[in-house]
Amino acid sequence: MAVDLRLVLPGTTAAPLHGLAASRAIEAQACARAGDFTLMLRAGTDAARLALARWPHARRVWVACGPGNNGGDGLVMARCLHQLGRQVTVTHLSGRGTVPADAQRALAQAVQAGVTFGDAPAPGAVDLAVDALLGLGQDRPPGEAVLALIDALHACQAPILALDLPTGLAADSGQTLGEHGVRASATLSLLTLKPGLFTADGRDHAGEIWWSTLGATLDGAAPDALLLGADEARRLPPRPHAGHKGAFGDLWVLGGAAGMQGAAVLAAHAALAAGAGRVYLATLADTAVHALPGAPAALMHRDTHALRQPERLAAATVVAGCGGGGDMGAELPAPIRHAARLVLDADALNAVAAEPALATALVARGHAARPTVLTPHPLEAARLLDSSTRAVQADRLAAARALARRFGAVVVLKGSGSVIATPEGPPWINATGNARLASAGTGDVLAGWLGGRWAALGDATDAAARAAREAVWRHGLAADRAGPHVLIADSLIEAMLASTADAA
Ligand SMILES: NC(=O)C1=CN([C@@H]2O[C@H](COP(=O)(O)OP(=O)(O)OC[C@H]3O[C@@H](n4cnc5c(N)ncnc54)[C@H](O)[C@@H]3O)[C@@H](O)[C@H]2O)[C@@H](O)CC1
Ligand SMILES: Nc1ncnc2c1ncn2[C@@H]1O[C@H](COP(=O)(O)OP(=O)(O)O)[C@@H](O)[C@H]1O
Ligand SMILES: [K+]
Repeated sequence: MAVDLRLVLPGTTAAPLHGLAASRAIEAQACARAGDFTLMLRAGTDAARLALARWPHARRVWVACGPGNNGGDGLVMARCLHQLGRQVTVTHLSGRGTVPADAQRALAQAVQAGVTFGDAPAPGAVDLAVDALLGLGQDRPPGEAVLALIDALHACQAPILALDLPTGLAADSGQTLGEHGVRASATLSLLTLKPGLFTADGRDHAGEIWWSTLGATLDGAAPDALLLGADEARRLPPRPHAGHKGAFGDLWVLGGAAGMQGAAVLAAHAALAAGAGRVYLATLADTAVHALPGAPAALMHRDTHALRQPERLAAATVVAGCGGGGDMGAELPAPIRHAARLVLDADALNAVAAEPALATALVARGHAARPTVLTPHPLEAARLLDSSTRAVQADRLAAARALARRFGAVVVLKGSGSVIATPEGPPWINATGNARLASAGTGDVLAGWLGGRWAALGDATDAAARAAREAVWRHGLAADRAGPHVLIADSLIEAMLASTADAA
């Protein structure tokens, strides 16, 4: 039965993401509705359809099947392709326990249809390899036999299609479970889309991401996260025709210590490009701002004393931390207490992590319902959580949520599959962006752009989270549209600006 097969990544559509427990709940409900074996038949059939559509010239197909129902999906797929005249070989790994009933039925049907069973093929002997080893049932790092088949899949020198999850990848977190896992060309996620496909190691292991709901409805469980799509990210109000610079907010960039002024200039430039009405640069160094290379002409310079005045701060958006250095902490108490809108990045986050009084003030700010956005990369998040980068990366969704709750803030945990978390509700995972952004200064651009968008939105409902979603999404979009090499921070601002031409 043909059902609802769609490409998710690369793509621009928002989607609900369900982790292991929610996927199991939806699976139980869908199985009860559809009847035994029906879902597996749909899964295997859709996998075969995808293989034929995506690799129409693949004649020789190897399907590596594991001992559970993921293997069952592979067996149904193998039978379908065999019946359509493809030259199919299956390697079936029997596990420690008994093969589940659905997978046994799929095995019996494949045998009866005359599918060939055998060992892993020699390199170059197939046109398409299928990873149906393990899916949702992975509860430990791949064992020796599975690892040998993972190696054989990679050795095939053919595209690899993973069913449901690339073997070795955790559904909830996107962490690899052991030494290594399958690095697929494409993954067909079944029934639900799993968050782990989109963040941490997920993107490198999943490749293109396809999705079949297997004809089921997803009302069985609330989503654990949401994939950020274009519609949601672009949903910003148009600038009123009669708007003037005073209507789009005053923004202060606080940072730029000696030797690090470039970071503050980048953030200020990005804030102007994102639509802030007036941008001031309060540098921690003495250099006149117009002497700084690349500083936009519209930028205004103030010393940091101006940022200690509550009345100035009461209407201002402050982006603090870009190139702030070790003196950052001394400048933060007033903005934390009084700024209407506050973005903390880089050295401002490090100061909060290092100085308990600042952390206490930030928590109090959250209790007072003054909005804040924190934009840590994983190491900065680890410092704030008093944990390690490894622990943060092991569960990025949980780390972002923990910070959001602790500080009553919107948190952007940066990196592959940036996570945007708020104290309540499911976090978002960004679908755009790539390692072209992995170069110095791109984080300063993100913080500045986010602040600029937020300043222009002012006190609109949910403005902090909306600005964060738009900034993160557009930042990644610019990288997705860039050439094959690194995108340096200066060009990133221009690319983000250019991308607004085709969006509201
Ligand atoms: N039950 C159903 O109706 C459906 C099942 N589906 C498929 O079924 C999968 C889940 O099936 P299962 O729950 O049987 O789980 P899996 O097939 O993912 O794996 C379970 C089996 O693998 C073994 N195992 C787990 N971790 C291992 C490791 N690290 N090394 C070696 N062996 C390991 C377990 O002991 C068990 O035998 C989904 O991912 C999906 O592909 C979907 O087609 C939807 C419908
Ligand atoms: N591999 C990647 N995939 C997607 N985005 C990335 C990747 N590497 C870096 N980025 C993005 O680039 C930016 C880098 O920010 P950061 O680490 O703070 O650097 P800096 O402070 O030097 O500007 C973040 O927005 C991050 O999400
Ligand atoms: K798999």
